[in-house]
Amino acid sequence: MARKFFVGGNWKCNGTTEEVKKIVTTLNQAEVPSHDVVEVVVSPPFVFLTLVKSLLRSDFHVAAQNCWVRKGGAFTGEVSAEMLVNLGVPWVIIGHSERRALLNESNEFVGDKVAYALSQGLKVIACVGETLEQRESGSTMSVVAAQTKAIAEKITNWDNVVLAYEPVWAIGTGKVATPAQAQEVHCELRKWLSENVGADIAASTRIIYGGSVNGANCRELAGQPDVDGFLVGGASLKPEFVDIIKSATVKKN
Ligand SMILES: O=C(CO)COP(=O)(O)O
Repeated sequence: MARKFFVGGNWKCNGTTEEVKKIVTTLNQAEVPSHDVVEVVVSPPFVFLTLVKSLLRSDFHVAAQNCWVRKGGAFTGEVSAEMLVNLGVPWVIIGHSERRALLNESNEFVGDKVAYALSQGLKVIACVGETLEQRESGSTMSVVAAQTKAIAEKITNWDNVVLAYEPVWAIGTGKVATPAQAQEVHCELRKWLSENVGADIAASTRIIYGGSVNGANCRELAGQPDVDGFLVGGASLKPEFVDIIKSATVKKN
């Protein structure tokens, strides 16, 4: 099954109303490949979700950067999956390494979150990735497999899941994984899915790369057979995000 190229922009904890409007204007004016070729999702902080959704072109969609693990209630400061559905937010990013590291989100907690968000009808960008120390000790694959397993154990339907491989050492560092490094892990992850979840799911699930992707390095990464798109941080706040979206055309050549 063909995997449609996917480009996500994770704005993280950035932006003012004016800056957000400016980014949306740039995106709205951009000429990009059609929705048949590339799926584009931008993820502003919670407080700007409705604004961005109301202004953004209709062929692009929005994602939240997190949601609560279960039904809402007495959980001060949290935002529930039901609320996102109520606002018409179709996507949510779950398990970003910044939350895993800074907020102590465990593999199991991330798996529970993915399952709950899917059960409420959200589509999920689920993030996995190893630290530099883990890569240097040769445990990259066992780390990302354990993170993926904790999700796989909690869900049966992968139709609404995009898996984002984001090596922690490449996030916000300017140290992008080489195309070969990204391809190696994506290929291994697909193999893991094939052996542990199912061949069809492995063939149809998009595995996107994140970590210092920019307008200059995106095309070579996009050329790798198992790289199905990107999750972009810093560069998604800049006009070069449009060039990253356009790298989807590499797949057609
Ligand atoms: O964490 C990321 C996307 O979720 C990647 O961030 P950078 O593109 O800024 O490295």
